[in-house]
Amino acid sequence: MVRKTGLIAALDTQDPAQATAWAQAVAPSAGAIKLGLEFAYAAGFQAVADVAGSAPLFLDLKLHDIPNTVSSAIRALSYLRPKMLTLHASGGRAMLEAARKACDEAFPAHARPALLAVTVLTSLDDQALAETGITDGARAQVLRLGKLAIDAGIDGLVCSAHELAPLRDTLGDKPLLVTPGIRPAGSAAGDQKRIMTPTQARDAGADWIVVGRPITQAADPAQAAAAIAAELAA
Ligand SMILES: O=c1ccn([C@@H]2O[C@H](COP(=O)(O)O)[C@@H](O)[C@H]2O)c(=O)[nH]1
Repeated sequence: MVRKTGLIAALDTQDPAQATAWAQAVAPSAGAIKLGLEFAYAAGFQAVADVAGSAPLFLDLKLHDIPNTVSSAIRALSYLRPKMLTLHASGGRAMLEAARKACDEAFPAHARPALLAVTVLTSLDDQALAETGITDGARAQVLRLGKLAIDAGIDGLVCSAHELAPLRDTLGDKPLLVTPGIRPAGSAAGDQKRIMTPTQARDAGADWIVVGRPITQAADPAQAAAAIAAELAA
């Protein structure tokens, strides 16, 4: 299957003016912008709506609560019209099914966001994961949670690029697979542990890569985003 891997630019800041400037800088190169916890908590949801404007929005709120609360939250945020919305797969089947039902009811069919279940955060390696009680490694846990989420009606997964091949083997081509933890060659990993380059993630089967600091902390964010998009298209 020929897959076109897109770029989501993660605009992690507390400053609406900064987010707006970055959104404009990456617009020619990114298929979507990510706004998440830091920006929403600092600037508020009206600012999320303002910055997203006409840009497709990856709303990375990582919802994780009891089914009733997650459903209500989805209904409450539906006015933001995100293209993609995240929740934690570890919330369990009932939460995942409730989220899907809430989306079906709260959005018109043509505007329903893709629900993406976060499997294992890309900042966790096997050792850190073992401290949470999961002792058979990130790959096994991603596959377990990935199967659960897709079975519960979720559209796709957030995982590291390292799990793309086994997920495709197990779940096929249909689920959207979105990979943060992407680092262009030579850029600092920071707190990310399970990382790959844009080319490696594309070749492993990512639908979208999420890139934040390598773009936003670059001297020229527009150029950094353009270089990543060009690498994906090469
Ligand atoms: O497992 C996950 C889930 C979400 N993220 C988000 O992606 C970006 C990555 O930013 P970088 O600066 O490129 O590290 C960030 O907004 C995270 O909240 C993730 O990294 N890992």
